[in-house]
Parts: sequence; C-alpha cells; structure tokens
Amino acid sequence: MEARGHNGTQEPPALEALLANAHVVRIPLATRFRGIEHREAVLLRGPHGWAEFSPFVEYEDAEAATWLAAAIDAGWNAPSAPAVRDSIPVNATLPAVALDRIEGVLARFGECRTVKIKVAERGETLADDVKRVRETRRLLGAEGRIRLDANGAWNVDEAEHAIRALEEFDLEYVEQPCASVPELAELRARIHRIDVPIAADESVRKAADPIAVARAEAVDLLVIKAAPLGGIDRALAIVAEAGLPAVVSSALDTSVGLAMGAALAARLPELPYDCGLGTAALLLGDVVASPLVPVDGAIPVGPITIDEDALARFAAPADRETWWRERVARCRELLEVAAAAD
Ligand SMILES: O=C(O)CCC(=O)C1=CC=C[C@@H](O)[C@@H]1C(=O)O
Ligand SMILES: [Mg+2]
Repeated sequence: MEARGHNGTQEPPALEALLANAHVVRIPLATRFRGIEHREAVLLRGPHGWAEFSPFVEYEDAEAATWLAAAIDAGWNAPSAPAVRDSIPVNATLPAVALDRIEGVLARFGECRTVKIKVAERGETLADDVKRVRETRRLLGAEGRIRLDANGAWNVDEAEHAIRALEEFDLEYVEQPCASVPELAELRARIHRIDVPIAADESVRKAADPIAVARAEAVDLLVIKAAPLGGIDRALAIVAEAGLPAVVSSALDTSVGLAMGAALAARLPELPYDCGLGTAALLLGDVVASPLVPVDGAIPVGPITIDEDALARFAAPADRETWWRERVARCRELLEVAAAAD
C-alpha cells in the first residue's frame, strides 16, 4: 500500500504501474452533451480493480490531477466505509435537445421517475427552457420529479426570473442556478417564499473550499461527484462536514466511473434524492459486460466486469491515446509533488 500523508495526499503508484494496463477509449454519445459528441476516458487497472480517469479535455492539469487521485483511490486502495445499500435510484438526464427529441432521449433511461433537465444553455432563451420543461412534465405526468441544472449560467436577476417562470412545472430543485456562492445566497433569500430548493454542484466540485457554500447557507443540498472530489472518502467527508443532503451525480463517465459513483452513493448515511448516475444511457457504447444503464429507475452497486472486446472496439485513435497517457503522467507528477509536500 502506498504511503498516505497526514492531509490524505497519497503518494501515487509509479507511472509504469499506473499505465501498465491502461486503455484509452473514445465512445460516441447518443446526443450532444455539454458541447461534446464523444466521451474519452482512460481505464486503469490497479490491484483492487478497474478505475476511470476522464476529466473533460479542457480541464487544466491541476484540476485533472484530483480526478487521477480518485482513480488511484478506486483502483489501488480497498474501499473504506461499508456500503449500506445495494441499489441506487437514479434520474434521467435530459440535455438541451429539440422538443421532438425529448421522448426519444428519455426512453433510453427506461422507467425513471425523475428527470434532470439542462437549462440556460448558450444560444437558447428562457422561452426554449419553458417549452422543454413543459414537454417533459407532459411526458412524465404529474407525479414525476423534475429538477433543473443551469451550470451557473444565470445572474441573480435572471435566475429569479427563470425560476418564477418555471416554478409552475413543480420543481424538485434547481442545481447551480448562479456561478458564485454570494449569488446563490442572494437568490436563495429572494426566492424563499416559493419553496424551490437550490443545489450546489460547481460550487462544491470546482471550489478551493468545497464546504464554503454550505457554511454560507447558500444552498439546500449538495451535488457530489466522486471523480472531481478526489474519490469516495473525500466526498463522504465533504458531505459529513457540510451537514446537507447530497445527490451523487456522474461526470458522464463510462460504467467504470459510474460504479465508483454508485459505491459512493451506497456509503452515504442518507440518500433522499435520486442520483444522477443514469448517464450510461447517454453513451452509444460502454466498456463493461453489463453497462449500468438504469433498470426500473435504479443501478446496482457492486463490482463491474470489464469487456475486453469493447476496450478494443472503442480504442481511441493513436494521437488521442498519446495525449491521454501524457496527461496521466503530468497529473501523476502533480500528485507526487503534493504528497511530498504533505
Ligand atoms: O446529474 C446528472 O443527472 C448527470 C450528470 C450531469 O448532469 C453532468 C455530468 C458531467 C458534467 C456536467 O456538465 C453535468 C452537471 O453539471 O451536473
Ligand atoms: Mg451540474
């Protein structure tokens, strides 16, 4: 086992060990999502199993290194706390697609009672969002749950206006309506009468201090993702310290990364919301024998079996393979420096 410093920064395995069984894959998406049409990932095989390293390509190394720490934790360390559930209820995730495609995209998720809808996309208007949310509510029926994710795109006035316009569709919560913690706090104070909860996503996973948003009482719940937070233990510690309900969500990973998300969700003492871990349904392929596509609104917790044929079928082109291997090496270097300083 590698040495762990007092701040929890673990000395990474040697680069040769890290990359010994690495496979770089490139999987087409069923629908364009956050501007991409393919998802690229590195699958790493450690002594404890397969792990995924898939920070989005535009991320700087400093941010991507945390994703590598999570992958190392998953592949090289034994799981810590015991799981308290073996199945995770999940939501469907609806990108900003045209109205006539909503039904087809939702069908990929099977029987999910909850849908997360992307809103405030660049190039779209509030009227577009209202139409998409209305159509989703029509398809889902009165009892389905609808949550929105604006990825911090609104200022406080825009967010207040949008939430008031969309509130009639009965919103479970709105994720990251504004970018900053002070904006979220102001928005929450302004809309307290209409009882639409606010969730933080980027204000947790991209923040220097992931607890600051909770400390400021700026949100009602947290969205947590294992990879950008550095792994399961760190994510569990953040939730415990924040003292807020948490939704576990994906990073649009393959089923290897989703299994880490499911393992995190399985270890939270309370899981009051459906989790954003149904996103295998947005991929046109996967790397495991039984992809974690939702069945009856849930995905299982437990080990995955890698599909070697799929690794070959979705192998990334040579230039992308080189790019990812170099990225792993640079991020590993950053982790080594951090562990030495720890
Ligand atoms: O939470 C979900 O329903 C699915 C995951 C999801 O929405 C996201 C995955 C990856 C990148 C993000 O832009 C996005 C999010 O902001 O939550
Ligand atoms: Mg989000």
